[in-house]
Amino acid sequence: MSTLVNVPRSVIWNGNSITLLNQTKLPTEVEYKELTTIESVWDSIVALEVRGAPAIGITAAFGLAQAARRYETADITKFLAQLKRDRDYLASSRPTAVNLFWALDRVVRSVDDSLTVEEAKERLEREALDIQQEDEEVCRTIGENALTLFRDGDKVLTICNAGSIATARYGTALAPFYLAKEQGISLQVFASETRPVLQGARLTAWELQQAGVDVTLITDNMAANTIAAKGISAIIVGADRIVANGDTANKIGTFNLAVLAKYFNIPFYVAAPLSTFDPALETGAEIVIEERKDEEVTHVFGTRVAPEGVAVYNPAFDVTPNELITGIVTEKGILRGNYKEAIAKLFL
Ligand SMILES: CSC[C@H]1O[C@H](OP(=O)(O)O)[C@H](O)[C@@H]1O
Repeated sequence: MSTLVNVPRSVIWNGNSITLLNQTKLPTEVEYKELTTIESVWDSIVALEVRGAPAIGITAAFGLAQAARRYETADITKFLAQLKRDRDYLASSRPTAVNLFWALDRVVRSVDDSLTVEEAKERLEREALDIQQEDEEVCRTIGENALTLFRDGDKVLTICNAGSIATARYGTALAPFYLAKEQGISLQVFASETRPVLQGARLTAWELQQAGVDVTLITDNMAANTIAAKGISAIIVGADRIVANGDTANKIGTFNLAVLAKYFNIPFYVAAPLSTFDPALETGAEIVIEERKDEEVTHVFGTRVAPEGVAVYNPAFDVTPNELITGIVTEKGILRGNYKEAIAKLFL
C-alpha cells in the first residue's frame, strides 16, 4: 500500500471546476475549496492556498482550461487572443517558480487556429490533465533517483515543503522518503520550520507524519546545531527555478543550508523536474525573487510580533550558487560537476 494513502492530492480537476486543497489551513484543517473562476485561481496562488512550483503550474493550467471553456466566441482567432490574455493574467500571480510559466505556455501551445473552438477547449483540458499525470510519474522517478543517495539509518535535513502537496504527487525533495518507507529503508527526516510562512512546520512535518515517515521538526536557527548534534548526513531541498549554470532559486533559507553543508562537508542536493529548469537564464542573478507583504514577518497567524512601522525585508526565495550544490536530482538522473554542460545536454 502507498505510504501516501493519507496524504491528499494538491489539486483535482473534476470536469468543470477545480477542487483545491487549501494549504493555508494545514495542519489543523484538511479543507478543500472549489475554484470556479480565473480570479479565484489567481487569488489562491497569490495567497499560497496552493503553493509549490509544480502544484502552482498544474493549478494554473486547469485554471486556464477552465476559463477557456466559458469563452463565448466561435471565432478561433478571437478565442486564442483571449486565451493569451488569460495566460498573462495567471502568469502575473507569482514571479519566481518557472513551472507556472512552463505549464501555462505548454497549455497555450497545445492549441492553434487549425482547430475549431470546441476542439480547442477539449485540447486545453487534455493538456492540463497530461501535465498533472506526467508530474506524478516524474516525481516518483525523482524519488527513485534520490533514494540512491541515501543509506538505511541516514538522517537528512530539508527546508520548506517540496512534498506531495507541492506537486501532483510524491513531491521532489520528499519523494525519496516516501519510497524509502515503502521499501522498509529507515530514513530520519529533520524538517526546518521555514519562517515566515512555516511550510516546513505546517506542511512537511504534517505530510511525513501522515505517511508514517520519521520526522523531527526544528526551527530555522537550529540548523547548524542540528547538523552537528544529530549527525545529519545530507541535505535535500526542492527548487523553484534552476538556471543554465545550475544556480537554484528555492525557499528563503535554502542558501543558508547550502553554506552550512559546505562548512560541515556534507552533501547538499536539489531535487527538481525538468519543468523547473529555465536554461534561458544564464545565472541566478537574473532570477526575479518574489518579495511578499510585510505582515508575513511582523505577524504570526494574526498576532503582531514586531513593532508598528518597523522596516521589513521579506524575500520569499533565495538563490544557491551552483558551486554549493553537490548534485541536482531529476527524472533523467543526477546531475553533478559542470552543470552548464549537464543542463545543456538535458535540453538538446
Ligand atoms: C516542489 S516545489 C516546492 C518549492 O516551492 C516552495 O515555495 P512556496 O511554498 O513559496 O511555493 C519552496 O521553494 C519549495 O522548495
